Amino acid sequence: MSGGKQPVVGIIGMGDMGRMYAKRLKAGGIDTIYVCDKPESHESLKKELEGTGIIPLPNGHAVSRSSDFIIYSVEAAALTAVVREYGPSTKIGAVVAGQTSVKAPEKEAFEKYLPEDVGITSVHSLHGPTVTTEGQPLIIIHHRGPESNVKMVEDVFRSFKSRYVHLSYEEHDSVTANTQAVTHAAFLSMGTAWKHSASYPWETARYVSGVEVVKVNITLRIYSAKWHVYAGLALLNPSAQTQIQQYAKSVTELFKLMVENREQELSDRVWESREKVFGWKRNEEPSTGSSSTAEGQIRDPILLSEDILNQFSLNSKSNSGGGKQQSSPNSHLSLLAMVDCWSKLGIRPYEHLAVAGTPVFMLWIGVAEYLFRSPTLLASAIQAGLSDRVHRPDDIEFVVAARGWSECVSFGNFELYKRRFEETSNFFSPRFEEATKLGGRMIKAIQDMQSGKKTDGQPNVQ
Ligand SMILES: NC(=O)C1=CN([C@@H]2O[C@H](COP(=O)(O)OP(=O)(O)OC[C@H]3O[C@@H](n4cnc5c(N)ncnc54)[C@H](OP(=O)(O)O)[C@@H]3O)[C@@H](O)[C@H]2O)C=CC1
Ligand SMILES: O=C(O)C(=O)Cc1ccc(O)cc1
Repeated sequence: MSGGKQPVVGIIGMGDMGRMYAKRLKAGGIDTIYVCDKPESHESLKKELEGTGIIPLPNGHAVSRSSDFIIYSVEAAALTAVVREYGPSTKIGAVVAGQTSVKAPEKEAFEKYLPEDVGITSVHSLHGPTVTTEGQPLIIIHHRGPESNVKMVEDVFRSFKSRYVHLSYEEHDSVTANTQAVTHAAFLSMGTAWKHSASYPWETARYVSGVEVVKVNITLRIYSAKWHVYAGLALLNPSAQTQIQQYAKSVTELFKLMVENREQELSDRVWESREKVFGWKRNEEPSTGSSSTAEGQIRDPILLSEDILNQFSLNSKSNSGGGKQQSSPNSHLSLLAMVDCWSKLGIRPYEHLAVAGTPVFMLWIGVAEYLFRSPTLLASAIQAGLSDRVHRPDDIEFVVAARGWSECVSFGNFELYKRRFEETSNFFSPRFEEATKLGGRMIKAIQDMQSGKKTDGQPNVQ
């Protein structure tokens, strides 16, 4: 760190993100890092961290009393109780942050339980623990205390080489509802639909190439992670309900137009959403450069390449065979509904991506763009929605799943969310190891493709 005395960093909660932060900050030159997990984990943490230079303390009181910059990295649903317990022990003049993915409860807990002589400058790394921090957005929320605290926080994280994004607490929750919560709803629904179809998508010829590869890999990536991360950001974010409900509504309404064979209405609705979100006139073949919508939204296209995607199929036959398989026309209901939902809510996905996009969100816009860019592909999806009988059973399962997730989120019940999540994640678990590696490589290849680098196919993960 440049100049001055280094702050002592404290981390409360040594789960996946807390561990990643402690190790990276240590490697990045922070001298003193105190950490703790639950008191009952102290002994095992001591053993695990032997020789790392990271110092485990018995509990959050000890970390709070001795650190200048304290990061709470616990489950969103547990945060209030944890801050209530340890917050009053915070050292005078310290700065407190939370890694929590949803900030409304964090703001309330910090304001309520932290002493007044403590600053609040929070953070949120917009990526999971196995993705590189480099180039990824790191949101910084300066809520209370001197401006100089922001510089201190920026200096602490300098070695991450992340891209700092300064937002307020409220802006954070609004952006992440638009980017993360509704995107997860789409992938969670795909997983639930496949589970109820009792079919592993990579075992059917319908899901082994092109954009289908992204759908399968990201769905497995999400279901292989911890349920509480997704539950927290969907159930506790006051903005997320509207988005998730609109997504389920878009799915249902488009599907009804398909089964009622209301071709004109379906086409008009899809093409209108295309124009509103992407700015392309009906049947227009867009150029591949940046462009803007009527509302002035600047778009840097993602331009996914089918050839790259085909390398990451979970279906071993399509991998060894060089990739390409002919897939039957698909209504792509999940994608038509996503663009319809963005259009109905006035969401500007490219702007959100530029500010605070996660790798998952980037891929999701990428596949939507891929389908909507080509008038031929889009017209064929609309036709498939009206007449194809091969994918219709999957579409029915998808409608039920999207409505189910939306209802579950509206109930605000963590136990129900956990049950739904685990039922599907158990179904997919045999393929998690392979899918996580493959998904990591796919994200890296696409990020490299975007930044114009030549990919070596190695994962951008540790
Ligand atoms: N995973 C991800 O992709 C990302 C997660 N986040 C956010 O980061 C936070 C942490 O997530 P993640 O690391 O993945 O989750 P984990 O479940 O891996 O880690 C949370 C840790 O906090 C511990 N904990 C709970 N209560 C206490 C306590 N009283 N004192 C000390 N430690 C406690 C938990 O212990 P125990 O397991 O025993 O309950 C656990 O080890 C969450 O708020 C999440 O939303 C943000 C960005 C990305
Ligand atoms: O990219 C995504 O949406 C993920 O699923 C990973 C993730 C999960 C929680 C966060 O707070 C940030 C990133």
